[in-house]
Amino acid sequence: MTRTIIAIAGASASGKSLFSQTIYNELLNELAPGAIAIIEEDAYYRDQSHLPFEHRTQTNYDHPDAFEHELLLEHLNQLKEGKPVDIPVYDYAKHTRSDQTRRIQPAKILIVEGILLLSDPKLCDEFNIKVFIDTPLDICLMRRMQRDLEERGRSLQSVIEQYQATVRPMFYQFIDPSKHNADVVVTRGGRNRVAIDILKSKIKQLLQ
Ligand SMILES: Nc1ncnc2c1ncn2[C@@H]1O[C@H](COP(=O)(O)OP(=O)(O)O)[C@@H](O)[C@H]1O
Ligand SMILES: Nc1ccn([C@@H]2O[C@H](COP(=O)(O)O)[C@@H](O)[C@H]2O)c(=O)n1
Repeated sequence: MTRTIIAIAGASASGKSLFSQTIYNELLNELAPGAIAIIEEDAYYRDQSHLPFEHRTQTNYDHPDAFEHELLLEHLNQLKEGKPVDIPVYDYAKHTRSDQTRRIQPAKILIVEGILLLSDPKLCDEFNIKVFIDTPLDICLMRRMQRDLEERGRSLQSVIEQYQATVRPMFYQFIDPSKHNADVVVTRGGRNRVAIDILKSKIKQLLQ
């Protein structure tokens, strides 16, 4: 059976999750059960449970080394072979993996979303369609401040410090250059209706 892996990359808070989730939710009722699944690259942040909390706050979470891409690669290959995988569940407030996992079934369409997917040549080889969400960085920062305060247990001070120390510099070093590996660049982020509809049509075509 042919399976298609679609990568959705872009800056933190550019709208990757909203974009992916909108496509997923809108297609869910139209497609056969289990036809489509989403995996977050964030699930593959390295486990840091062996480190003290203070130490974990110092990690550069926007550098490729923060991710266990080897495990993501292994899981993508298992899914391609039709095997289900149990992916880690990440806890942003604790800066490490939780003790839970989430089972992903080998869907015909697999959407993978995350900041550094297109910066890794081995991962790029696995993706059939590569999308980059291109949202201005000042808008990403505003959205990130609001989200991290409301959903990820952060203070305004910590968001600003992390943004200056790692998020912004790593964006320019790794994420922005990876845009050139994309097949499609989507402006404005998670609510670009035309881009969402184009991707939905492509997915339906692939499933025919
Ligand atoms: N086009 C948009 N307009 C308004 N809010 C948006 C838009 N795209 C994303 N958001 C909001 O910004 C925040 C970050 O978006 P999210 O999709 O989680 O980003 P990412 O997955 O790239 O980190 C979320 O609260 C989301 O609802
Ligand atoms: N413990 C962590 C782990 C990650 N981050 C930040 O998350 C961003 C990636 O997730 P998005 O949903 O925003 O794409 C990344 O920029 C990391 O800085 C964190 O703050 N703490």
